[in-house]
Amino acid sequence: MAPHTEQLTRPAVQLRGLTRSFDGRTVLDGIDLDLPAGQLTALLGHSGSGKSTLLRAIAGLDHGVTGWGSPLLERSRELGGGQLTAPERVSVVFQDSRLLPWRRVLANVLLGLDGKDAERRGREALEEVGLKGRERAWPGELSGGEAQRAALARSLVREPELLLADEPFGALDALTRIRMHGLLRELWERHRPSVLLVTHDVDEAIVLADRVLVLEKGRIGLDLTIGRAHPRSYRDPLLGEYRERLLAALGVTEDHR
Ligand SMILES: Nc1ncnc2c1ncn2[C@@H]1O[C@H](COP(=O)(O)OP(=O)(O)OP(=O)(O)O)[C@@H](O)[C@H]1O
Repeated sequence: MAPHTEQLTRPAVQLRGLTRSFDGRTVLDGIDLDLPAGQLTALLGHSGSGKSTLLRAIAGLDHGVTGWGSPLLERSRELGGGQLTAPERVSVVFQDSRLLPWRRVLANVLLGLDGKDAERRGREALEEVGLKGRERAWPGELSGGEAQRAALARSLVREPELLLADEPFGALDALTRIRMHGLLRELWERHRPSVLLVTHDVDEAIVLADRVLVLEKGRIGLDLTIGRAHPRSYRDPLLGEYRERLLAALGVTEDHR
């Protein structure tokens, strides 16, 4: 799994004018978005602001959006009245692991891949996420955090150029979530995929991402570069300034805290 250094110079995702409505209600209103290759970008927004809708559209999972289609098949295509250019190899991670309960962990990771080389890479990916020795476990025997690790391994083994993650740690307890933040950042440093991380957790966004976007009223309202070196500490007072700006953009005032 070599780092995708060759992609560092061009945007991984270029989205222009994506619009998506449900029952006459506009959720995404002509979104423009560039994701530079090899960058970890977080997308914040209130519940219902359209974060998952945006991620699903980019992933090619939204059948209701005009121009729907898998980025695996078309690098550049019409989408929701606009245009999307995305890499060929895209992986998606969700809040729940979506492991198939009737397949063992390694078989889940290898789903759709075959050959000795795939198996070797699958085992390596499981080792990378800290699941060495659990290859033959059933998904039902894993904790929530372990299941998400397996889901990350399943993504990694496909060597994604773009990783779309929709609140991947949202269902985990606070301590596990912090450990998973460390793991995601580590995996990102090693493989450098472009990442779009959907989250409602301001601290998660600040600690992990190079750049944080806030989705509001169907548009990208704030686009904030987090200029702090990694690894970042949750206690770093300088991150407080970013937190304040993001909370203000989200309309969270002192009265709410
Ligand atoms: N398939 C659908 N049919 C009808 N409405 C939908 C559909 N999918 C999403 N919506 C609506 O679009 C809006 C945005 O939903 P979305 O799931 O993208 O929000 P979100 O920002 O990801 O929210 P959350 O943080 O709660 O997950 C919501 O009002 C939701 O009800």
